[in-house]
Amino acid sequence: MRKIIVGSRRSKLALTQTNWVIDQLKSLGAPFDFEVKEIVTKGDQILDVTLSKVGGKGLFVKEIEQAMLNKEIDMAVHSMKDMPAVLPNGLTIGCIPFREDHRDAFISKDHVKFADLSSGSIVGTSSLRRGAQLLAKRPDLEIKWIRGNIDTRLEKLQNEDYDAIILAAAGLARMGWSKDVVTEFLDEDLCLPAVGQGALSIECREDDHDLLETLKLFTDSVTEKAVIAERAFLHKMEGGCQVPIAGFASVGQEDMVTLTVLVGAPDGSVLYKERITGTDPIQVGLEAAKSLTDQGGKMLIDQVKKELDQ
Ligand SMILES: NCc1[nH]cc(CCC(=O)O)c1CC(=O)O
Repeated sequence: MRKIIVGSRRSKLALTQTNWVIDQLKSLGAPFDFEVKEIVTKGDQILDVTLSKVGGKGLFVKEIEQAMLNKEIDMAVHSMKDMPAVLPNGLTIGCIPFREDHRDAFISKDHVKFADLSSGSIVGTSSLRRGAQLLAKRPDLEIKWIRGNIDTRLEKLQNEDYDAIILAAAGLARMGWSKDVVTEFLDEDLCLPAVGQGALSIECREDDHDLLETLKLFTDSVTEKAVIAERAFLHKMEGGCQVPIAGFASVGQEDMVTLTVLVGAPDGSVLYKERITGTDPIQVGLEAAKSLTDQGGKMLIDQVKKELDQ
């Protein structure tokens, strides 16, 4: 039996996701043995500055993709939201499984609701997207950078001067945290999620036909359609760098895709938003990008990128 080497970051979340996918593939009758190979990525090593300043989310996948191209590994499971819009030549997303909860979770000391936070309260997040949207609603709050894995962040909420933090609901769920730790799940009007949030991406070489055939069995076509719309938007809008950008699509009756998108200034002073519905997910994504560009969103993104580069 062929052995598939699965590359994974060393974080608890990455290993949990990877082992979960392997178990699912096995129970679907995948005709392979699997072995996990841990890989330390640059994104895991750099903990002291904001990711946006050192090159963005691509940092979590680059070494893993290189190992795949070198045939040191055959497959990898990523959080979809950590995937840049463009993949290297020779690699493909072979499978998008059923999406976990796509929402952001607000977790505060003593479970104070977001709307009830007192002026000047400190909210921990290292995401410009979350910061921009929260500040747009509550300019009186203070956003403070926070890094580390889920457990570390929850500890920091208790032990440091944060009044609240924001985490992806999907990460909490996958790590087995009860919904009780969450004060409230933020709806998309308050905090539109990152493109791909809650979804996984199983990446492999595009000529690995045997593996691709098995991965297809585990694809969720509704999630896939939504993520295609979101990533078409992401690709057209910015192509990889971390800026305040958000997008979430759902598939409704008669397979219609509804995509909501947003770009903003990091301080929340400007937010551009659009919602597009259509049948072709790529067209929906491109149309959403065009609308935000026409509103001035592309200019805003270029300006934010320039400021980050300085
Ligand atoms: N930003 C890092 C990251 N990348 C993926 C997840 C888990 C959630 C997901 O799979 O979308 C997280 C943690 C978080 O944002 O709280």
